[in-house]
Amino acid sequence: MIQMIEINKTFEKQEAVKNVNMTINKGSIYGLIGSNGAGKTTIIKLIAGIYKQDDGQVLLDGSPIFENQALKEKIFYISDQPYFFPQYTVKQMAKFYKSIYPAWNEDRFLKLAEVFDFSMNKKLHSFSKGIQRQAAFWLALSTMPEVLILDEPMDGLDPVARKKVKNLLIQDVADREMTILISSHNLREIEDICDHIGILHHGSLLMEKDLDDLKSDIHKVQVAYRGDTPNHLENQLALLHCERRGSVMVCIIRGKKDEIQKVINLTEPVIFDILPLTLEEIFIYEMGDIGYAIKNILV
Ligand SMILES: Nc1ncnc2c1ncn2[C@@H]1O[C@H](COP(=O)(O)OP(=O)(O)OP(=O)(O)O)[C@@H](O)[C@H]1O
Repeated sequence: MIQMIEINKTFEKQEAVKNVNMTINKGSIYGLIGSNGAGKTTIIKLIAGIYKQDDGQVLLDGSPIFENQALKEKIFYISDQPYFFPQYTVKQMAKFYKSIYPAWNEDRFLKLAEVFDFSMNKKLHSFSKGIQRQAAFWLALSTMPEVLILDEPMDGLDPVARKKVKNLLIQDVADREMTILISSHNLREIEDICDHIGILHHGSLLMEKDLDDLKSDIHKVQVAYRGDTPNHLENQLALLHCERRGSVMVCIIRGKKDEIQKVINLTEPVIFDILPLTLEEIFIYEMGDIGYAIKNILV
């Protein structure tokens, strides 16, 4: 488990991270979302043990990460601009990582050569940005990290490569409880992979939520009646928002699906569907003012 406890980090006079408390459970995929300058990279570098916090604690399984070699060997960080030694091939980088990551798995490395369809003997700098990023995933997953930290991981990957990478990540989480921290500007890009989301704004964590809890508690409903809409609907349901589109009402309702279905079926609608909600819609309707602040920081 990763814990940040009352973390502050200031650069010169710039407060990059303000009193942040964050918990990332083992085996979880945690998405850290925020606009430019929100503090995502600073948090990531604190957890990777690259920066030292001004106050508070950054812990992995209860021990401080900064300057802790044994813990850092269990963590792999892919930055938004993956770094390789000049003139090195994938194979040469693999040899380097093998010497510093004790859990390096050569079989895994060779197996992944079948997934990543490019040569391990070509110089990395001769590859495109997207292939270099794929190479970073290939090397990272071969170190068998307990914690994988990814800064804007999907940047530059085409849809096929994205899918490939997402599948590999999910497999490692399922097979060996790898923990993943992903930062992104784009909620939509990572909502299908994360189980927890933290929203960061101007250095503060606005909220931290379990996605299943969020999704099971709010629903979008499309409903139409032969005559007028029954008045008592709003007394019996927690309506967060309702709008009329022609003869159809589209409503966002807080509550469990079964209960909502039961109440609406009793009113004998001519049309009644429960529609999928995007995470963005959930944030906006569920969180009121904060939701609108979040809407503005989501691209
Ligand atoms: N090394 C540094 N020196 C001075 N200020 C810094 C440094 N690193 C970050 N900052 C400042 O801290 C704040 C948070 O930056 P950070 O890079 O963590 O944000 P971010 O959410 O990752 O942004 P982006 O999405 O643009 O990458 C910004 O105001 C930034 O200017």
